[in-house]
Amino acid sequence: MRIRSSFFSSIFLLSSSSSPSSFFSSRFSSSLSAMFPGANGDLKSRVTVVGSGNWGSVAAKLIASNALKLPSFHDEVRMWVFEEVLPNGEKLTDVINTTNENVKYLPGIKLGRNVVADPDLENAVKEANMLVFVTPHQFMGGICKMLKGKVTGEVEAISLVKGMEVKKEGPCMISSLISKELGINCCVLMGANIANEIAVEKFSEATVGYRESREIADTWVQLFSTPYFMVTPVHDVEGVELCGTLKNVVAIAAGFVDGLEMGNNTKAAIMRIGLREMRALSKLLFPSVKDSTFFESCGVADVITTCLGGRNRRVAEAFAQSGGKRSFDELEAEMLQGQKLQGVSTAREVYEVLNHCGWMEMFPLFSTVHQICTGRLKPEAIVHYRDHKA
Ligand SMILES: NC(=O)c1ccc[n+]([C@@H]2O[C@H](COP(=O)([O-])OP(=O)(O)OC[C@H]3O[C@@H](n4cnc5c(N)ncnc54)[C@H](O)[C@@H]3O)[C@@H](O)[C@H]2O)c1
Ligand SMILES: O=P(O)(O)OC[C@H](O)CO
Repeated sequence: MRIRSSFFSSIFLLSSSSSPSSFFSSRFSSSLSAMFPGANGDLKSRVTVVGSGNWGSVAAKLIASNALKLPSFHDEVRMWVFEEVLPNGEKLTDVINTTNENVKYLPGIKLGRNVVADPDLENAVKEANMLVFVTPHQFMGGICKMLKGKVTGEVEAISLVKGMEVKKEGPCMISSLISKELGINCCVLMGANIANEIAVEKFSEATVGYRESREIADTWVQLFSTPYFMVTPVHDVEGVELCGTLKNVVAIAAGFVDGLEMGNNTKAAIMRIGLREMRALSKLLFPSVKDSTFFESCGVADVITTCLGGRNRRVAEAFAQSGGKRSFDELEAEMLQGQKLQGVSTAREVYEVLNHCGWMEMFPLFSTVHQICTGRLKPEAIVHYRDHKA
């Protein structure tokens, strides 16, 4: 395997752009409260979670536990549910509101009695001044269209969505899509966060990326943080979001390696090369992206967890085991029961960007992943990308 070096000669700095100590002091400061009161002069913030899949449900659980404890938030947390009818004929929303469990996407976990499922998107957001977006990225364009003109007043948003859109003008990160379509500021939260592990309260970290206001970032940190979920703010929204987005392509590559039983050294090489391509592409797209961001939970930690235990990895492993004969769509439907992969469509979106910008040769791993997913190359090509032209 030949490794290109043109972009990658600089050495990572060992510094972090944010300090856990500032997180701790702000998290436990009794004077800190949500700084953007709700509509009609309401001094307490109201939170709506837009999305109710595997991670969406865990996010609602985290937020709901904090909303009950923090005086600056209303107790009720609304969760928009893309309505579906379960095999027994019941509506998912009704079941969530009756059992307090998302029986389809997070079975066996109580969300908190203050979580109210709502199938009506407009109604779900209408009173909220803090919106948490957490759906598969392919649905965000449609959701923003439905919400356009419906979100008014001083509203802040955060995106937990790992993905991007590619438009004629180039790539559009989901936080930018939200900001542009809805006219609101949008932070991001990304990290090494396999939802099922956080659901059972195993310790993990996450990174909040913010653009301007550290105060607003601190409010999001406060809303998500628990003793088992430690959140650090970083002043680099694009870097954080691109880490969360691009690591899904690396996870697909790791799955191919597992499916072909290539071993741990090969997988480690894929993770290293993937991280390097993540950093290089992020900096080409947004020169302001900081090296230190790649050492936060959203960077190297998410690459590791997603390549060890994520859904993208698992389905890509099955794809490689089938010799590329079974399609990702078929495997996703069979293995994930309604949950959605992000890595295959992100690989295509990245490929479009590389093609458009003439950068293909600089990103052999990213371009090879897409070509394997589409059947143009065999899974084995994941370690032979010197042999073909992108
Ligand atoms: N699951 C995880 O461990 C995890 C962890 C961190 C980040 N994320 C990211 O969070 C985001 C959301 O993932 P998730 O795991 O919550 O979802 P998921 O894959 O578990 O579930 C799919 C969701 O999409 C909804 N849906 C289906 N069709 C739809 C449509 N037409 N319009 C709108 N919604 C539709 C379903 O109702 C369901 O809520 C993704 O970007 C993912 O990468 C996931
Ligand atoms: O299960 P995946 O592959 O969608 O990854 C889940 C999370 O993004 C890991 O942080």
